[in-house]
Amino acid sequence: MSESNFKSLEATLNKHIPPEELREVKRVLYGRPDDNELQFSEETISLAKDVDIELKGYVFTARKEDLRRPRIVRVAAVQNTVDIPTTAPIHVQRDALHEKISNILRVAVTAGVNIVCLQEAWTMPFAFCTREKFPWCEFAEDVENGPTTKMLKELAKQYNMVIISPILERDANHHDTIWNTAVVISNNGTYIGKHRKNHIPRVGDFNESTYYFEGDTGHPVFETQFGRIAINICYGRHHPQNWMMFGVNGAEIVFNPSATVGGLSEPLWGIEARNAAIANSYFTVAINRVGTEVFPNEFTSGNGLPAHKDFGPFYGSSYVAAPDGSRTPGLSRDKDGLLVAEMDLNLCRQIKDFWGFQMTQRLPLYAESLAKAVKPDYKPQITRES
Ligand SMILES: NC(=O)NCCC(=O)O
Repeated sequence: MSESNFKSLEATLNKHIPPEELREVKRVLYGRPDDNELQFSEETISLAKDVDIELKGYVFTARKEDLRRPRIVRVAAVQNTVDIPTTAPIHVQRDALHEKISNILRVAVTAGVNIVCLQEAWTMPFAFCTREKFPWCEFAEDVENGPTTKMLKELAKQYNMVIISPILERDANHHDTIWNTAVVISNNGTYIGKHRKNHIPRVGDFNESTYYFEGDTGHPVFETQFGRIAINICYGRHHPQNWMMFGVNGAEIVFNPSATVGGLSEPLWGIEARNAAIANSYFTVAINRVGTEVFPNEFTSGNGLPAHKDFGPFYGSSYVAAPDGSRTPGLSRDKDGLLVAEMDLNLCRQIKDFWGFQMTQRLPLYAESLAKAVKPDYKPQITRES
């Protein structure tokens, strides 16, 4: 099967597994059967058709409790292509993405979404593969009052929706430095705060350390009207400690806005955010771009192969995982999409009570061991046969 025929893992399973076995296959692979789809209104379905996006929705339930009311929220992930050529003026590229995302957010509000997260560096092509500074650094903007935050503040207020906006940040107060940052905008239209990407890749064509440094914002959790949220930006998903600290700080939903390509990370994709949901008893939302972005000048991948102008398609496949280990199917590998998950946040504490992963976590043991392991004179604890 050619890459272009492979729309999603689920589409292939649905096509080839006999119906009587499919339910069990889904239960084992996804932790739940396939009968919990969210129903959308005619208006939402028709708007999604108008803007030509895949629209999918799923429900995660929790046990009914005597003392706490259910805490139901609707959370969404947006995956999208960059359609304007990368040779167009910067403001034209950014305006086109502003328009595209505004249209998708209009679908989200009719779907009753409370919190939405966009993909990593959503206002620009993922140009860091080129290692060129210009014109790409021009995409960086102020997180509180830049054009993107201004536009989203208005939409957040109008739609009563928390918006997580991962952008390239320009910090004018600190020597015009650039950061890879997620901006959190409240449903009342104000800026709540930001988180800067903690782990910067130095792998394949992901040459991001050419542009910005490791984040200095720790592991902030943002208390919103709809729940406590955090953002683990892209490559940070390979670091269990990064996920863990958002849990230690009380996150109930951790978003993972990403930009990653099939040749590099696709086999890891379904595992990492899902495992983080299990290990930390919170929900995770893994979001990846779609499409192939072509750049004006050739660049090499430092692997002896010929220079090229793109680094392969981003494979989408955005999904949501729950603390009980279950997950939604992924969006497609190649199409713009909106994934909506309705979740009862009471599930987080219920799973903590059931599995006891936090109770048995032994953080003091690891704090002590790691404090020793990072010392220059540390000797690994290996016992050898005499
Ligand atoms: N954007 C980003 O950090 N990509 C790195 C590649 C990966 O983590 O799959």
